[in-house]
Amino acid sequence: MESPVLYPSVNKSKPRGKTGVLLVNLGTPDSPAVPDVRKYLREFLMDGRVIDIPALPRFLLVNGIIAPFRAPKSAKTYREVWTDNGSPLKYYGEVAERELQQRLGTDEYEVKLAMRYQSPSIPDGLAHFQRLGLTEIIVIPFFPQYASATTGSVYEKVMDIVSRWQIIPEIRFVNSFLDHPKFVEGFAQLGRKYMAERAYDHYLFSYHGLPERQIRKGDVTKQVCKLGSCCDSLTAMNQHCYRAQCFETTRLLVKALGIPEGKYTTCFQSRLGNDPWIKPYTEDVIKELPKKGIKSVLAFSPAFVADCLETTIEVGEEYKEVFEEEGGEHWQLVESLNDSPIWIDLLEDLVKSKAYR
Ligand SMILES: C=CC1=C(C)c2cc3[nH]c(cc4nc(cc5[nH]c(cc1n2)c(C)c5CCC(=O)O)C(CCC(=O)O)=C4C)c(C)c3C=C
Ligand SMILES: [Fe+2]
Ligand SMILES: [Fe+2]
Repeated sequence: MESPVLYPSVNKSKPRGKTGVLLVNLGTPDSPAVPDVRKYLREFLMDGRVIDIPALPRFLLVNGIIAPFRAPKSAKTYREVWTDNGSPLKYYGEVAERELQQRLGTDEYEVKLAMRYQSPSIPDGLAHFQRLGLTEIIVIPFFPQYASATTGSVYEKVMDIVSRWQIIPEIRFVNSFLDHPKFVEGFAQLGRKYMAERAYDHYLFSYHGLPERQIRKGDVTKQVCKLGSCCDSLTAMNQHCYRAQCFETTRLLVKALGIPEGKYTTCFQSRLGNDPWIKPYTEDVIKELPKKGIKSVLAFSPAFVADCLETTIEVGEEYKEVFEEEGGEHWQLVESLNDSPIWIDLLEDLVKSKAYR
């Protein structure tokens, strides 16, 4: 006689509600006016995962030095990057929100854009989800490579809010997606467009930098990270090392684009303060290129999925100037994924497949 199944492993009769998809980028000021830029910098840099020093010195540094002195300079740069659609970082986030919602439909999914700093805020996005009584929330930070200062900070903020809810739904966090075939192909497609137009002497892969201290803190074994050749491969032991993930991103892109060994460099931009940041520094690398006879450069910025101050202005304009001052002749920035269909394909895949978490 067959024994009755007392506890079926799948309870198919339990109704399922919608899944909320929270798309989170870093944030941007509400306007390029100095007070809004100061407000943004204050919130951003007071995050203990970004300036990882004790709260009191951080407060004094941010409110007494960085925000007052940096805000007017940053505001000037924000005015340059601002378009009729506002900040490109936010605009492309809004496009992604709209397009992804259209792809997923409204029966099963609710898509919301949030910014880690400023608006639209993570608390507002999550409060909207809470009112809908969702079954699951999927959080997709817009950072291809994990860093405590970015992805980690988004996780902390989401967990802090949700931990106070009476009902906590299932939550899935995407951790990184640098090795997703659509991420690699997305940047490769953009690069090929420029490579078809002319030959380049060299290819630069410039990533946002990070203080070396933050990389060391991430090495829980205290034995793996030497901030050097340890980043030549991505293994289970250094999978969360931001520097190692950036080198891996370059390797994947170089392979997809067929760039020969010796014709490319991985480097790190946007230093803040006097502490050592991860090397090599982009500016140092660029200054050496013309001395080696390199006259033309195609520059990728694959730590960002949307164009922003760091890509359009820093890589596209400021580094171009440095290169030309040193004798370089042709500098071309490869724009970010922005509103390309393959970026929306990638987001759809991150929602539907559990392989990337
Ligand atoms: C790859 C993603 C990013 C990492 C890692 C990151 C770390 C990091 N950033 C700062 C300081 C600043 N970053 C600024 C702008 C900025 N940073 C990122 C992404 C990462 N930051 C983006 C997408 C942007 C652009 C936002 C936009 O609106 O366009 C700025 C503000 C601009 C300026 O004043 O220059 C600062 C400051 C630190 C200290 C840090 C790691 C510890
Ligand atoms: Fe930054
Ligand atoms: Fe490393």
